[in-house]
Amino acid sequence: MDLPIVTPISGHEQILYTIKTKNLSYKLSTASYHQRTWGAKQTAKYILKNVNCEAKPGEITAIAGSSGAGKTTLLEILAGVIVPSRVIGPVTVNDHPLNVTHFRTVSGYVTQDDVLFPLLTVKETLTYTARLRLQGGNDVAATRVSKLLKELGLDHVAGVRIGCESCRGISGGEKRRVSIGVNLVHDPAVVLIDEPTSGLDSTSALHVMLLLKSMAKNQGKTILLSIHQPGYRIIDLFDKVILLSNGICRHDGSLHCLEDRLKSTGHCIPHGVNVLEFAIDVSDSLHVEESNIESGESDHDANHVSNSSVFANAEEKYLSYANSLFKEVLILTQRFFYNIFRTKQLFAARTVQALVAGILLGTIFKNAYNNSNRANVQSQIGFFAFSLTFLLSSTTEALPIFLQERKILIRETSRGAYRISSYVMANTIVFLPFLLLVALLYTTPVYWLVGLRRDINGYLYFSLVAWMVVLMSNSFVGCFCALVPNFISGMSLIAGVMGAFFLFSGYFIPKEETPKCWIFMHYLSLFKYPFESFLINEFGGEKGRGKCVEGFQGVCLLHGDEFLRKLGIEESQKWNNLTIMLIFILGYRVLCFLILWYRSYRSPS
Ligand SMILES: Nc1ncnc2c1ncn2[C@@H]1O[C@H](COP(=O)(O)OP(=O)(O)OP(=O)(O)O)[C@@H](O)[C@H]1O
Repeated sequence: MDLPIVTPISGHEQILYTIKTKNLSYKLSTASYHQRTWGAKQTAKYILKNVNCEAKPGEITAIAGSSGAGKTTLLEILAGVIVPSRVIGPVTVNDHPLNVTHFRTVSGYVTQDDVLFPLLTVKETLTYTARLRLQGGNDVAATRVSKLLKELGLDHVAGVRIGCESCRGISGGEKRRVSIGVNLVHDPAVVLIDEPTSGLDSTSALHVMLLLKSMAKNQGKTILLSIHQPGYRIIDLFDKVILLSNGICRHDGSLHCLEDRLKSTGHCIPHGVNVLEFAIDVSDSLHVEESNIESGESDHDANHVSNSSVFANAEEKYLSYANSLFKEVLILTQRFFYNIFRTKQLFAARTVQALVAGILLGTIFKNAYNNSNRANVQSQIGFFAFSLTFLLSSTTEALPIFLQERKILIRETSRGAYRISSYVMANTIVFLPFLLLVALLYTTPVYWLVGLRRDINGYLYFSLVAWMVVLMSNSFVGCFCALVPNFISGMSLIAGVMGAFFLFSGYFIPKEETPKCWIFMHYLSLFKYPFESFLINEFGGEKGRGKCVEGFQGVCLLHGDEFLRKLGIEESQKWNNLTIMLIFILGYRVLCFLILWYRSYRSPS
């Protein structure tokens, strides 16, 4: 078979990597894979047991086995997704213990599910990745992308959006190839792919496999892939097969050797079934070799020694990113902007919802201000409280989008594509104007319709507080989103904490009556500070002071300043509250950064 010509992009000398495991085991406690049952004894289940294997540069090593055999788990360990501290037995790279952080940057790992931005086109997806991962600016990125599009046979869909369940885009097979492309952009020396041919027709599957073979042969890349239904033409391209069955390695060697072993154990390979398919079916009957590392190792020994020294040098180098922080922020801001702008449900829903809510609430609370001098305070306070509920809870709509993006973010940052701080900054830059627009769409009609203080400063302050509120809420949701495992737990947690914030804000239970053990919630409440700010804006200052307030807790005809004093609110807090809100916004963003940092570098699985 003719292999496509693949040349290295950067022209630099590729470092060659040999990956080995020795008696590698990985176990999970029953509690991790079964639902916890009261009284049930907790035991451990081995997902992988004493696996010895080796993947060499210039070769395609296939991990084969039936469903559930442990292929993905082995790949995740080798890719540094499952960190070595959770594994028994060493994983070495060029005879050195696996340095996860470094190894993730020199390898590409394509997972079984294609996690891509649905609203970007194929070309945009590859271009943003290339701009983030390659040095040399847009021209280098564009050249790399057009080459990859050609090599992966994606030229004809370059301008088509990836798509998702609700928005039709490219086919499943094309998505698979885009996922492979995304992980090949930076020309990694080691490529690990979970089921590269799943979803592909036989021609496309062969095309992708030929490309991988060519990369191994011409560039000395180490290629490891998992497969469970290999075709005839594809298995010919494998240099080596690791056969797994129930987490045990039954074979690590060439296909030829595997065929000999099958025959020597009395198996007869049926006509029309290839040797690997058959071996997967009968893998349980193959005895485990003492050492499943194939002979011929000595041929590579010299290679290993020289590779080891090159690797050691590479390890010493400080981990560097392709772009400066500023450039990363620029690229990520652009990508994030397109994603938000094209997410019609989010963009349109947020803006229309804010405007409609502003107009409706404005008409509903129109009587909150009876006449020029008397405020129906119960009604006004109700309006402020409701406004805050609306503004704070409306940001949870972004939760599924955040969660989807988190997967991509962790994949990219854990493999050294860019800094997490750049992502947090880019996210903030896009949300600042977008949420300002949302806040203004709400406050402009509602402020004047309800008849709050009729002066421009009052309106501007009210809008500023509303903007801070949506920013706080956005940062809060982003932070929880970084933390929670899924949408349902995210929603429940956010709803629960928001409820507690509302309860202890001072609106339902005065601060003095709040139980001591809950007083911290009063100060942490996202409602408390904007709520007080709204009240100060309305009843404080020269204009508020002259205002009569009636109908609050049975007290009639208080002046604005007396009223605030009665509630224990200092007018001087007007700007301090804004500072506190700013601290909340920054605090949640820093917390979000730390959680994402932990997830990306310490525990990407
Ligand atoms: N985090 C986990 N929690 C529960 N079970 C797990 C976990 N990780 C792996 N397993 C179990 O370990 C076994 C091996 O899983 P793995 O995904 O590695 O198999 P696989 O060979 O890749 O299967 P497939 O070809 O179907 O993808 C399975 O029985 C799986 O249910």
